Amino acid sequence: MRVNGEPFKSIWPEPDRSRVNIIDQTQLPHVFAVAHLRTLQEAAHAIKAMLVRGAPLIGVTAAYGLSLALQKDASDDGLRRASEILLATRPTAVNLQWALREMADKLLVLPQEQRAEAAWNHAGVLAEDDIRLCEAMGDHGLVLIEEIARRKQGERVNILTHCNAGWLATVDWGTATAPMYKAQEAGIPIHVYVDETRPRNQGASLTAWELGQHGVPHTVIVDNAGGHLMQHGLVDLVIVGTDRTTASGDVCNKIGTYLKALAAFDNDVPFYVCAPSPSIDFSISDGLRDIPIEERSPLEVTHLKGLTEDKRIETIRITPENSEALNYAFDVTPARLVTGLITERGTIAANAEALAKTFPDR
Ligand SMILES: CSC[C@@H](O)[C@@H](O)C(=O)COP(=O)(O)O
Repeated sequence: MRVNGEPFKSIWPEPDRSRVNIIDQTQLPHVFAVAHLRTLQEAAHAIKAMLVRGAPLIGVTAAYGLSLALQKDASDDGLRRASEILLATRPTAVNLQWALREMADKLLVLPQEQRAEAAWNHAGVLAEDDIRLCEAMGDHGLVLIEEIARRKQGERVNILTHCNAGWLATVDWGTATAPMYKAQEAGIPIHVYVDETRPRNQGASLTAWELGQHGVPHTVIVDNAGGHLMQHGLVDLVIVGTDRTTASGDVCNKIGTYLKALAAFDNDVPFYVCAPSPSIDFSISDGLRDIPIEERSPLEVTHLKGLTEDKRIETIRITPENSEALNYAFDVTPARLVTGLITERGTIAANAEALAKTFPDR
């Protein structure tokens, strides 16, 4: 997608394989900075500290992190140790283990001296595949937006989204944002309500930034406003991403997604989830029971980071010194609240039958 009119991806390898380049998302929207990952440790840190985040991008960064590790030690043991370090960074997005398993399957059958080069190339394949999947979901999601636009006879289509499931969370296009960018390209008037997404504010700082870079009309709202907007007919559809969707269609995504789904259900607002196949965990079916929910530092709740009037980035405390804070990063939306899953193979019902039929190969 674009940054100040220039084409950018969220991650790109240096041609001489010395490093991987990323956009440091902890500094957006105030500073656009590129960071370099030269070692396994730097890649693991980038994922854990959320310089890169979003399920698909976590997977691709881990694949490159493994490639960097294999440049130093390409033994079976080296590969296993590097995978363990990367796997420990973030527990919820299944793309991380999916990407590492894909890499291991490709690499373990090769002689050690071929592994580093093959790993680098395969990480590139995963990155290119991610772009392809996102663009395909964009095309399928566009059909849904077109239908609403036809019904509204040219009036703008209002879409609500939560967190950042945009191109910054993938390699390009985004998952939930791909249909929005496609609609904009098709000349359909859209407007996006962007949930700020406390505590880390990925909506307010990342989704708003990237939509703004593409001239997509949008309004940032506080997390609690969505239900009110839906009650007043101001939201035509909700599109969100997912960190892990089960074989039965339960959707785990950024904390607060469940409440949006409840409000959408109560107000007959269609609630769609963009779920590329690497985000689907076919080994589990009960999202509430089986998906590990990341718990992050209470400091993300007690403190806020932002730009001061005199343009300094500062962190301030918003709670009393002695109040405890709890920070679950994700929640699970049961399949019954999901109108449909937009996958790279089409939009399907969120149930076991539709998922099995659409992905017989998984
Ligand atoms: C295309 S990304 C889908 C999800 O990964 C996204 O909605 C999300 O919850 C990201 O969470 P984050 O904690 O910022 O990694």
